[in-house]
Amino acid sequence: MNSPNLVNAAVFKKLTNHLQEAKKWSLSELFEKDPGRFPSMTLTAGGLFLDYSKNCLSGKTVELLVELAEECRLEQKRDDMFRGDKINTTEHRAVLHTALRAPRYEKVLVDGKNIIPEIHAVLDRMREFSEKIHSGEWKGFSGKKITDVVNIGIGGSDLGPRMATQALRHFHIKGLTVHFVANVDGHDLEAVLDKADPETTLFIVASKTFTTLETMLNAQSARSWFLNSGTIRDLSRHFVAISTNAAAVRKFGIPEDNMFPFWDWVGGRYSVWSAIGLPLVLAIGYNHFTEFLAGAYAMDVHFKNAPLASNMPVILGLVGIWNRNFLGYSSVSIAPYLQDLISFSNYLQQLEMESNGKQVRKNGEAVEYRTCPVIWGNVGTNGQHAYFQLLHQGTEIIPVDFITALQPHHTLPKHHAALLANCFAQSEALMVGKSAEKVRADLEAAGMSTAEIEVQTPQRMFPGNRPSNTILMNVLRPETLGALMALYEHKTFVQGAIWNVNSFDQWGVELGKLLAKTIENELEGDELAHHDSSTSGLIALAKASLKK
Ligand SMILES: O=P(O)(O)OC[C@H]1O[C@H](O)[C@H](O)[C@@H](O)[C@@H]1O
Repeated sequence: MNSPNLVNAAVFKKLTNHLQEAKKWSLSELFEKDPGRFPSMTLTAGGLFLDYSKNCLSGKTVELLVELAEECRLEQKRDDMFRGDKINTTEHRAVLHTALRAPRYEKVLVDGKNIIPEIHAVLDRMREFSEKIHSGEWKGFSGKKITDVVNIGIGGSDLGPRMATQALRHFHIKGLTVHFVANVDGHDLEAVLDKADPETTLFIVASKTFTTLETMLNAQSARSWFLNSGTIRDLSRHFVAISTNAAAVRKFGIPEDNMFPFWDWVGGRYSVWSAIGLPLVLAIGYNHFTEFLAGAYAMDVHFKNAPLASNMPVILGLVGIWNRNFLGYSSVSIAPYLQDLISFSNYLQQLEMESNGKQVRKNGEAVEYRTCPVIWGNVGTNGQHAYFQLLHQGTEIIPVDFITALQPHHTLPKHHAALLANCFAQSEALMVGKSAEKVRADLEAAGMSTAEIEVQTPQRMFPGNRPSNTILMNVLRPETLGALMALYEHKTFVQGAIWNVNSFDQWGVELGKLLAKTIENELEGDELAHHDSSTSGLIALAKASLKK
């Protein structure tokens, strides 16, 4: 028998019938009819507040979606994950990023062994190391204090720590700057090295596998750059590694003492809570990092225990399923109204799209429904002056997640009220729109001629009825950021459970990597492989110019 999924669940039919009704709804009318809509469609957890009332759904819709989650055995799957079952079935691995933020007294078994003591042993080493860097006890080869840290990593070894380090700018420790280099494009590393001093720079080579081409090349280049000033013996003062692959780290020339390990049951895109979070620890200090872990843990406890209908990640995931699979919306725009969350949508792109960008179910059958939508976005208010035109009047309906904090860290007058006003106004405008009658009335009041009004009205009307979520926190702090990231991790899990895909592998990334290797050999050597004429033509152009 088919394992339960979106379309073979008994409630699917009920949901599709219900959809016919829902398609006729006007969001504004739903609010007018029900004064209790806001309180009944808001949730609080882990210091976050979710308002999902501006989605085209009713209490009945939520009930049916919860039934869908039950039929898809969401609770059982969630418990399997927390317990350490090998739910990543193609790689035969447990999925235990949640254990990374669990307190010392908890017990989580992998192959019969409690992993919590190992996790805390690495955390203790991270604390010790960061304290040495901050106090100046750890010195560069010429006896100077470390002033700059360069994290070399890509994908999950970059996006989470980079985003969190930017987001927690107000907690940065003075006197230490943390940089991130990811791209194999040498301009990325060059831009950092141009300003760096080898005597006071520490490189972190962060790679789960320690085989990723970009990271290995950037690390080799950083090493060569360093050796223009320091000696081989000095490397141990300036290079540390974070990896699950001790042998490869040793081969690279980084001693075991300088390696911070993690484990194969931590997915790259879920790894910021592990030693991969070291650049963040160096940026904000260990105590703030523990608050970050505690925020995520609070969300874990909520996800594990709250009833489905009032469980924030479950509801966020199910609302997404409604928008994607029933209403047919193909992308989600992420709009943090917080400048420090500038990289949040980049981080979420990997989290959601690498996890759920799948076309077969766990048992290998092709899915007959849509899976992960495209995730994209930028901070508000900047996005308003770029692509919000399309969100308001374009032919696609694109649900938006608005994310903001009620209080700023800065003290500049007026800015925060203006920011919040814009955030709330956008979700209101997307929902309410502006009818032709209203446009006409406004233009008449402004004294426009009747003929001109007829020309202008269709251009200036907004259809409205466009959905959004709003997520609020009091202030962007380590705990609230931890909770926010865990919220989206679990939302991703919920959707993966409904689509019944393996959210924890990423085979789709492999093909491009293999082909790049072949082409790199062609660019640098004399042998040519067979390609289509476009690829061969491009290779020929590049070869000619690289030779010059
Ligand atoms: O940490 P690494 O092993 O270097 O991997 C870095 C990244 O590369 C891969 O291509 C994967 O798609 C990502 O999931 C991973 O985060």
